[in-house]
Amino acid sequence: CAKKAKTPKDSSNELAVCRVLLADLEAHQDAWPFLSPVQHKSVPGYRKVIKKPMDFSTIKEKLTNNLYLNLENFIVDVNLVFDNCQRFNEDDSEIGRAGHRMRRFFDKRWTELLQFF
Ligand SMILES: Cn1cc(C(=O)NCCN)ccc1=O
Repeated sequence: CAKKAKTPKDSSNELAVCRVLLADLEAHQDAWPFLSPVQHKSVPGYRKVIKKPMDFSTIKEKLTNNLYLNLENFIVDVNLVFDNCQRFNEDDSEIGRAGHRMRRFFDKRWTELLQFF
């Protein structure tokens, strides 16, 4: 059967969900390591190890500039934040633990919202 054409309405709904999800992430008590770009000048080795830095403020900027076409593109960047964190930080560290808690929170939130699509 013919696939339902994605109407622009759909992506604007999805982008509204992205803004809600991002607000939830930023409001989380464990968000502090991820709110702004890692200052590679004060974090030795970061720029060498992490090829694609990402943080919540950069995601907000991209959302504001319409750089996400849909929920999927947005989720890719959020997961990049957590993957970078796991790569650079020990699991048993303040920031490493915050990353795992934030990823668990995010996975729960967007799967809850997914049921509406
Ligand atoms: C996500 N992340 C954050 C930091 C950091 O120092 N953030 C500033 C907190 N005020 C260092 C390494 C890292 O992977």
